[in-house]
Amino acid sequence: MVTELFPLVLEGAETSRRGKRLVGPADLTLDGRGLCVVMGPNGAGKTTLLRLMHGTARLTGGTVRWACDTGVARHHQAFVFQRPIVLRRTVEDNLIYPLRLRGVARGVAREAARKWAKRVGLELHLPRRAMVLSGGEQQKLALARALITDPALVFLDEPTASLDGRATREIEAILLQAKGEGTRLILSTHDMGQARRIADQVVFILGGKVHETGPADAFFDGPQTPEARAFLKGDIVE
Ligand SMILES: Nc1ncnc2c1ncn2[C@@H]1O[C@H](COP(=O)(O)OP(=O)(O)OP(=O)(O)O)[C@@H](O)[C@H]1O
Repeated sequence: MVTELFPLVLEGAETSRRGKRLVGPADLTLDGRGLCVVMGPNGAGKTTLLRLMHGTARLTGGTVRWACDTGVARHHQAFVFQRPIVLRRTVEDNLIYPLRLRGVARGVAREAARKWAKRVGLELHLPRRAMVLSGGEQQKLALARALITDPALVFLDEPTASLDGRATREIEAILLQAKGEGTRLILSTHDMGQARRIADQVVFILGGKVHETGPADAFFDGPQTPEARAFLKGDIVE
């Protein structure tokens, strides 16, 4: 049976560092349907909120609860960073790595690596060292390495922030395909165009606080708060 992670419920969740509250207290319920975009200006707390949900930012107050046991929920998640993390080995070995960690036999892992490399357009690069790939190729590799274990949920922190239009489009297509196959995605961006293209749900965050949430259509067509309206107009919001 597929493990059900959602709803994810944050109640008064916060994370502080050296006495400074970075995010929270946040009350938020995500049903996990489709692709959820966390939006907000630089420094609003998008990365920290994702890390708080994923469990890599320390919860210093409140609760973060999954529908299943937290350890089980984390086992079924992956995290893709703004700057792609690739291992100093071949593309194929990068893809095989998470599967081998989970005890998948080498032959099966190699087959999966070939399938995923093809899917993200890196088939011809399989024997190359990952470090020599371009930024866009490295991000596609990081994405494939996250998806290869068939996670229930992937967090993506500004995955296309340093990529050009073409690489961004290609990454978005991979994400939409993964979504179509049932993978839940929570992605942070300050790229409004991207949010409009791919979001089903929006969490708008400002000053470390969840400011507004809702279905993407409603958020883009009729934001409820002056700050969200200003942000959508492209004004500077702090
Ligand atoms: N490890 C840390 N120690 C101290 N302060 C931190 C740490 N990580 C983040 N912050 C601060 O927390 C706030 C939120 O940062 P965060 O990176 O979550 O924002 P963001 O919305 O993702 O920003 P950006 O769009 O610029 O990536 C910022 O003021 C940042 O300086």
